[in-house]
Amino acid sequence: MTKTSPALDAQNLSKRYGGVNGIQAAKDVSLTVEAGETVALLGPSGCGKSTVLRIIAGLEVPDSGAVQVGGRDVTALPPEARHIGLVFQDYALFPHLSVLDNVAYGPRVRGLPRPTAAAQAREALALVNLAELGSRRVTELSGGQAQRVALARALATASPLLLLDEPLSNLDERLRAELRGELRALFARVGAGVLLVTHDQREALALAGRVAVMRAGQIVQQGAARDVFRHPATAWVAAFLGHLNLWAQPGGLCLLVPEQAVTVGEGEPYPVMARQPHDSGETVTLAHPRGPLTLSLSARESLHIVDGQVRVRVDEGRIQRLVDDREAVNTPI
Ligand SMILES: Nc1ncnc2c1ncn2[C@@H]1O[C@H](COP(=O)(O)OP(=O)(O)OP(=O)(O)O)[C@@H](O)[C@H]1O
Repeated sequence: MTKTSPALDAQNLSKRYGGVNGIQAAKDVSLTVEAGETVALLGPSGCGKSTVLRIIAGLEVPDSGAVQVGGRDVTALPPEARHIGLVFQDYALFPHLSVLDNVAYGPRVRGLPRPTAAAQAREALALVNLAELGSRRVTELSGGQAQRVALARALATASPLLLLDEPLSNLDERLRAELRGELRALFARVGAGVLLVTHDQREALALAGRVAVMRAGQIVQQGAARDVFRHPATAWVAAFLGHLNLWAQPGGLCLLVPEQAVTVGEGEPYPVMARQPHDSGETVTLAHPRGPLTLSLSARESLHIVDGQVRVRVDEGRIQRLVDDREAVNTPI
């Protein structure tokens, strides 16, 4: 049986802006996305995520590297010939066109007759639950609806690869949560490969099966989202992914106490040094002899705070020893 080509195979992409003394925005970035798979490219602001996406889309010329989409080498092709569905933050809808015409635009540009393009657009609008809004002007939509139209426009191209740059960034928290759920189901249904750029770890974990973590132009770790979160390669990755307990050690090392290493309500009592309520409970920091131990407790677990102390058992076997690279370069070199 022949293996189907990956939706995306990007090899050794490098890009420097502004000559030899400029910024190395991407360095030797290699990424694959299989058909039907969602991969999140995750990293702090300025680490080069958008640059990589723009190179893949053909909007930026790399200094070196190659891009294949669905088994086809598109490195030398202009964006419109790459057959990629794009949803960019600033990839605005055409204000003078109706919702349906916006979505039908891609199929029309590909040369499909108007009725066929409209039929594809209707199908894509149905996928994002906007079937009834086809005749609206895009200026008459809410933020969430406009975001879904942009998504439908990408889906209507029936591309093997969808690129999404911070697709939920302009929305409020409630809509983000709602669309996150919808997107996951949608991605599973359409079968395209999806590469999603985000600086939000929760979004990456909620949407993607696999993540690639970028720092200063380079991918520093990639793998199954769950594995990367549970076993970060270094202290910097752990801190970026939101792990709260990293105890610096001599010799450039660091101990990571993951959440699953801590059992609340059993073991020794430790004094609470600080507490901060949050929407579903509270965050407490305990004076553990090995180092300060910060825990996010649910409302129910908060009942374990007794006389300013909490009993916890730390499973030593689950503590991970990592290289402490948190002080290393933060800006692209
Ligand atoms: N056209 C450009 N000319 C010069 N420098 C640029 C250009 N575009 C991006 N950069 C720089 O390249 C680096 C990577 O930028 P990029 O936009 O790819 O990062 P990012 O991870 O997508 O950031 P964000 O999450 O803030 O969008 C940054 O230091 C940025 O200032």
